[in-house]
Amino acid sequence: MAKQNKPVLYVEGLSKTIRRRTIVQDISFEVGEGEIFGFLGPNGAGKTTTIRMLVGLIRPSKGKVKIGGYDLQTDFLKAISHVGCIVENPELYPYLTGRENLELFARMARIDHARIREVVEQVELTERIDDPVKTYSLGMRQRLGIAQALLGKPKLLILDEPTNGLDPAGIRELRAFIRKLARKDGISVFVSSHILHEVQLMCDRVAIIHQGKLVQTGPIGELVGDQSMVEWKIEPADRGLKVLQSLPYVTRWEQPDDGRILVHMPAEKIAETNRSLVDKQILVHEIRTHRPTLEDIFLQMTGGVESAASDL
Ligand SMILES: Nc1ncnc2c1ncn2[C@@H]1O[C@H](COP(=O)(O)OP(=O)(O)OP(=O)(O)O)[C@@H](O)[C@H]1O
Repeated sequence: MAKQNKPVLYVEGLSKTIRRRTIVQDISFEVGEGEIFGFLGPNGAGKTTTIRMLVGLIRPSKGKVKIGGYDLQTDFLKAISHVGCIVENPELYPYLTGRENLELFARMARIDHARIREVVEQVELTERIDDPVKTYSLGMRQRLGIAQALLGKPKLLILDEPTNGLDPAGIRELRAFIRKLARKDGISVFVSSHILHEVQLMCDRVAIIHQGKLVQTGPIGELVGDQSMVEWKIEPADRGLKVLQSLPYVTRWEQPDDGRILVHMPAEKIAETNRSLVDKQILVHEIRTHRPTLEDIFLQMTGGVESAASDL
């Protein structure tokens, strides 16, 4: 379980105004030890700008950032020594091997070369580390970038949309790898994303950012809820609908004219619901589950205010 008592990253009232335009406004949150914290928001919400402030690439207009207990403004070197970060894409030399890239970086950052073997094992690149980076898949490059970020033994890893451009297998692999880093090695991970499902599968807690402001922060299950929209094709539909309506966990339903019944219910109750229908001699032809999207969540949180979802 993530420990909440000692924040590795502490952010208070962070704001950024560029040419009189407020891009990030009064953002506060904490990331605990070994916690995977998702920073979720649509394109243009202010995620990269926030991350750039967290690692001192740009100066906040207002607010405070503490990393490992050190203030980023007043104790920059101590604070930044606790962070490994990849903003946008990892910077790698394609014609050098993975190992040569790490050696170069270790030399520049004055890190003992003995550490290279450890991080290569950590990111599971041992077998390919002596091949040129240009022969690596995007997922492997991403892992090499993470290896580079891990060289200085950071307490906190910051990743900006790390799954961008990866195929589904690469995304799964990276997700498992990030979880392992947090669970096994106790590293806190701050990861930005615009994909709700991805954050749901990977993160312990999440902050949702929209138009530069935090909409909500909390455990992902609490924010998203466990309600899915499940589509049933059943026969006879009217009697089937009565059975569905009688179930205590069915909160809402719709019956469009095309033979489907749309039910808001927890996805884990599908098997139980199916049995209830079959027990009452209802034929079940098809069941489909629709996961809520980030847009649905914004609509839910803002009570359907259109502007909240207009630019998703
Ligand atoms: N230096 C800058 N000058 C002016 N506007 C900027 C600057 N940097 C970012 N912005 C604007 O601030 C908004 C937030 O940008 P940011 O890159 O932080 O969003 P994001 O959530 O990371 O989105 P994406 O996923 O598309 O990168 C955007 O509208 C962007 O155009």
